[in-house]
Amino acid sequence: MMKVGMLGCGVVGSGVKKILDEGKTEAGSDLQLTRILVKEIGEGMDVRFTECADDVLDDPDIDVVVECMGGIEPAGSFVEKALAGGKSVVTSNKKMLAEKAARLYALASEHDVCLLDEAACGGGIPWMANLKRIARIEPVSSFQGIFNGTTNYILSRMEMGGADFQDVLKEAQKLGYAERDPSDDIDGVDAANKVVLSCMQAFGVYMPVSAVETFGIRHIQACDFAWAKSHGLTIRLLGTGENHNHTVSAWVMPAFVKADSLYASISANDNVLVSHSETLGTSAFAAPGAGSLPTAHAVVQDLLDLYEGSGARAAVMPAAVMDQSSVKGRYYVRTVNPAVFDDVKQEDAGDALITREISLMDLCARVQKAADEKLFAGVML
Ligand SMILES: NC(=O)C1=CN([C@@H]2O[C@H](COP(=O)(O)OP(=O)(O)OC[C@H]3O[C@@H](n4cnc5c(N)ncnc54)[C@H](OP(=O)(O)O)[C@@H]3O)[C@@H](O)[C@H]2O)C=CC1
Ligand SMILES: N[C@@H](CC=O)C(=O)O
Repeated sequence: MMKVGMLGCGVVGSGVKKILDEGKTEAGSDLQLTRILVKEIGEGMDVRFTECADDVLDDPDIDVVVECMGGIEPAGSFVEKALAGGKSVVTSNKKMLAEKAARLYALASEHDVCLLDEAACGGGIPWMANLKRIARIEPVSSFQGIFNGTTNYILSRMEMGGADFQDVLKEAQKLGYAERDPSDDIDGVDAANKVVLSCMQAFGVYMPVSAVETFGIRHIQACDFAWAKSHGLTIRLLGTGENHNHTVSAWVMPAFVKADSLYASISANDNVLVSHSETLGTSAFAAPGAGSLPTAHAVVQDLLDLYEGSGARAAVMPAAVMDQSSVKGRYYVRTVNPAVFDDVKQEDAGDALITREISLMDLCARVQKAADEKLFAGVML
């Protein structure tokens, strides 16, 4: 029997509680959820619920702590306390982990416990587990994919025509896909946090999220989809990490992809994550990337790995050496200041323009110069 304490019981936490309480397999029924931290005890909550974090963190009978509160603090301090107290931690909180990974992995290593994060990246996709499996045989050279369910829901609804951005975002929030502050979703920050976690697992290095060049979909408009459709394309928000001889590049950006491509086939809250390595080649993993039960499934997978003794020990992570200079592309840019792109413009694209191949760094410099807060940019794949 493994006793589990949980911090937070919202969208993800309630899914974890349901799966653990139902215990549908022999191994699953050996996991017992014994304490649950909530802000306020409400009607219908059983004796396991508490408003005091230390009831979970200081309980000597609890073996593992699940953190699904969200936010950097107090979640980060609670995780530190659990690890320092000799308890392994399973978290779905990519924002906290991307911010505090260096400290938390060091602490886990010092106390010989595990810190697992399958649910934090790609919701229900067994992505971290598979990156780990690939990386134990050979280096992962790069990865790319759709890392965010909320924006994928918005984009795949907008591509059908007629859907209003704000209305569809509200639907995604109601369905439990969005972050508490959905700016993290639509500005690409949530995907960037997941790129940071993927770089840790794939390349064994850590970078702050600010090192990931990030463009979101906040200013996307129906005209961008109309132009894409008329050219046999659609739009998806992609995250990428590449490892070139121990230097890393990483970015998040809307991408114009062929309407019959793998990325275009991924709709609603589904995500797809693709890795490249020498002997396995290209492998793709798809599943719901957001939502209560798929994400909870990933949390429980981590718990079972711990129970079966196959959870990875935490490792201290060296800092990544970043080099974004090799990232190049043809970029779609819609801005009220197109003159900034005159010398690199290749063609008009409806209300926008497409550049010839330029570096991502050049794009970023020009975007800054354009000083257009409603500028929308994407890469042509
Ligand atoms: N939703 C999803 O599809 C996915 C979410 N995640 C991540 O999982 C984490 C949780 O997300 P989600 O479940 O959607 O968020 P929710 O807001 O639905 O759940 C978080 C819960 O934690 C509670 N909480 C927050 N702070 C405290 C505190 N100090 N003490 C006690 N309880 C607290 C909240 O209470 P209250 O509401 O009262 O503030 C809420 O019930 C986030 O890090 C998110 O990024 C990861 C993958 C998918
Ligand atoms: N807000 C996130 C939730 C899962 O990580 C998303 O939409 O992907």
